[in-house]
Parts: sequence; C-alpha cells; structure tokens
Amino acid sequence: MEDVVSLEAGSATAQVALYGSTVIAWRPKKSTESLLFMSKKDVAGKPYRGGIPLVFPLFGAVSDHSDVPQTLSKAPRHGFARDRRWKTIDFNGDRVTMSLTTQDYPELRDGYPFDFELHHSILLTETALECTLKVKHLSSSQNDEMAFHALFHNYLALPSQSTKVAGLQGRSYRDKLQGGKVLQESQDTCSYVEPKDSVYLGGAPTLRIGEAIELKRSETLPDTTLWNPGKEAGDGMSDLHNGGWKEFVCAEPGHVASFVHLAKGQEVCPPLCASRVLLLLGC
Ligand SMILES: O=P(O)(O)OC[C@H]1O[C@H](O)[C@H](O)[C@@H](O)[C@@H]1O
Repeated sequence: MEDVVSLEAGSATAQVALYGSTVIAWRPKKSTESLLFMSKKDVAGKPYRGGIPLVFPLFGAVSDHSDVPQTLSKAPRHGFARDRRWKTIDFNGDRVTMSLTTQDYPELRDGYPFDFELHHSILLTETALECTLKVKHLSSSQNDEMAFHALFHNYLALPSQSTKVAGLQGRSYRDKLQGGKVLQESQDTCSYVEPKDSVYLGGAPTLRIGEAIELKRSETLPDTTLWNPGKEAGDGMSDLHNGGWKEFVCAEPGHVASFVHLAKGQEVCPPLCASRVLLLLGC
C-alpha cells in the first residue's frame, strides 16, 4: 500500500499521507506551488510539521484544560490521530476516505477507554480542498459518553510577518501565551507579528486569511486557533528548519474550547467536524 495518496481535479492536485491522514500538499489550479507549508526538517516518529495534521481526542496538553474528564487524563498532547497510520477505505481520483478505528488499534483503548471509528474524507476540486471528519462512538464501549476535542491544524504557506486574518472582530479569545486569559478582539484583522497562540470562540463562518485564502467551517467547528511560534520558540523547534516560522501561519478550525460528548452508538453526521479551505482569488 502506498504511503501517500495523490488526488487530482483538473489541474489541481493534493497529496494525503496515511501517516496521520495528513494532507501534506494542496495545489489548486493556477497555483504553481502548494498552499500548505511543510517543514524541510523531518524528525522520525514525529507528526508532520506542516500540511493539515488532525488533532483528536485532545487539543494541547491535559494541563491546558480545567475540564479534562478522567477518560482523557492519559491522552498525549494533541491526541493520537496525527501519529498513527490510517487506512484508505475509499478512493476515487479526486476524493479519498481514510479510517482510524479501535478495531485496527485495540491498544488505543488502554489510554482512551472507548470503541470508536474516525473517518476522514478529503475532496479536491479545482479551487478548493474540503476535509470532513466523522466520529462514531461504537455501542461496544465500556463508557456511555465519549468526550473529545477535534481540530484541523492547517499550516498555510503564508508569511507570518504580514498575513492578516479577517472575520474575528468582537470575538472573545483565550490567549494561551497569557495563561488562557480571556480577551476580546478589537481589531478588524488579526496578525501574527508577535508569537501568537489564541483560541477564538466563535466568529464568522468564513474567515479570510491573507489575500487569497478563505477558510470555511461548519457549525460543528465553533473555535479557531491562530498560532505561530515566533522567532525564539520557532528557531528552537527540532522539527522546523531555521527561519521556518516566518513561512507559515496556522488557522485551525476545531471544537476545542469545550469537549464534545458523544453518546454511545450515536453518530454525528453529516458532518460532525468539517473544515473547508478554498482559494478565493487568483483562480
Ligand atoms: O508542537 P505541536 O504539538 O504540534 O503544537 C503546535 C501548536 O499547536 C496549537 O496551535 C497550539 O495552540 C499551540 O499551543 C501549539 O504550540
């Protein structure tokens, strides 16, 4: 089985790695390069530092949250979906669906006592990339309610020093660099000039990132994290090339400010978590 699935739609292309079901490249029509940042440094055994890693079932570290249920108390940082090999269950040229299940990985139940299925579908069109994550809590679980966070960790190949994000004015946000202090966004655009690590609660369903990218998200993804490590932390990251922090901004739609509680046997779709990223200009 190939490690990477290639998608094509007219002259647009995308690549999805089985490792983490990570979209590692996305080139819409008329674009000569991928619009997704990818680090030039590869550290074996670590998730991709770039593309669109998936965060599930915990965002950040256990210590970042005051409401972590017992069932998530052993979850690794950003969960386990981004560093497991997923399985391709459907492929059709411009669309692929991959799965991660406790049937394939029974050992996941040791730290997260649920039976579940994750299905991640990626659809490419000439101008857009649409990612949909479906979460199913199977009735064979020991526990009645499965708690989780989910997030699409989009690394967009845009200059961190000049890119602005529109659509978050007036929203509350948790500034993770100030211990989670809740502030209100007064600016009509947000920038990444300083280190940035903020979880915005709500906001317009479509965010404009820079000049050319629109990020659309479903109602099931109410939060958006904006992150760039800045120079000091960025240059200290073992999996990021020197100066790499200047080459990306992360705009991450998710359900991470609180936990989703999914009853046993219940499937929330369509879709529980859907993130749509599309090229607005230049096509
Ligand atoms: O280094 P990672 O585990 O991939 O996390 C990278 C970043 O992800 C998110 O954006 C978080 O809000 C940040 O706090 C974190 O630093």
